[in-house]
Amino acid sequence: MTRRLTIAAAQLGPIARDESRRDVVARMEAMMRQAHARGAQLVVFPELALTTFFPRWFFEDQADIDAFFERDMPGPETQPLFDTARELGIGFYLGYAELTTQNGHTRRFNTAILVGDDGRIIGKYRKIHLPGHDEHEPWRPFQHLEKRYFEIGDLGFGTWNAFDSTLGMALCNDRRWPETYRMLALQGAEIMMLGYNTPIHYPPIPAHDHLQGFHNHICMQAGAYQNGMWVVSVAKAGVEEGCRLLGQSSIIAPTGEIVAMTTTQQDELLIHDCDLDQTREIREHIFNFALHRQPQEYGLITASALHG
Ligand SMILES: C[C@@H](NC(N)=O)C(=O)O
Repeated sequence: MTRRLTIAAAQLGPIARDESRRDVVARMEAMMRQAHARGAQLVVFPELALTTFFPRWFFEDQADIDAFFERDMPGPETQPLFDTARELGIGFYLGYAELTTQNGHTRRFNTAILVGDDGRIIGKYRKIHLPGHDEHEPWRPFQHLEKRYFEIGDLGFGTWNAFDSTLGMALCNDRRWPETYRMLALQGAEIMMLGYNTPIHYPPIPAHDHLQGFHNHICMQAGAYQNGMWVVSVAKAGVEEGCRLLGQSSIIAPTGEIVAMTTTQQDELLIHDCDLDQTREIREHIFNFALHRQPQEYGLITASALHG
């Protein structure tokens, strides 16, 4: 019998700076209910799904930054997502800004969690490839200060056995790096879940603005095929606080084919019944790692010094 997982990509439209978490969570809860009614077992939400994409602004006051972070997960405003998961028996992936205290030090990460259909947290990933810059650059029409506001994730790339499958998590810029997919595939991932916030305008090289959609899909289609994995990628889309974010959330098969893609810049659900055994068509043949990979020749990939 083939193993299948019906998965929903829950794209969110823009979130205004003054929109409360309570309102955003209500939007998300409505999408979980629709996804469940359409047969989904697992719902994937975007990166930093609870607030506006705040790294676009330079804040001098740490309190202004910390207002976008969650100290508890679940917290009072996010508890309804967990209650709905348990009530419906549906899981979810959620991206959010995490503030935590470790050995007396405050740490901040761009985080994703996987929550089971019993409303319990199964796994956590902290974003490793942080894009942008760490100092205020006033020449830009808007900032991309992820390197200032977050630390590099310290949990590595992980996979989790859940929903009768092996699931991997990544966040936004991670999708542009082939190492992300390979690290997950080497740990058996059958599905990579990924949320993103991608501004269409790229201030350092505006000549590439019209290629945002192309670059989005070319990375993920290649990553899916070269690793024999499903990829579920979910945008926060549309014009948010004057900044246009890419939509085109998609579900990509292990063959690299896009099987579903959003057509709006609003809250929109994609649902696909993923055949998990389709991963074997790739991983037992053209990309059979045990048979064809030559890691003894790949040392430079993990060396931190750059050659050439
Ligand atoms: C620009 C960057 N955004 C992100 N949130 O990581 C990306 O799409 O690669």
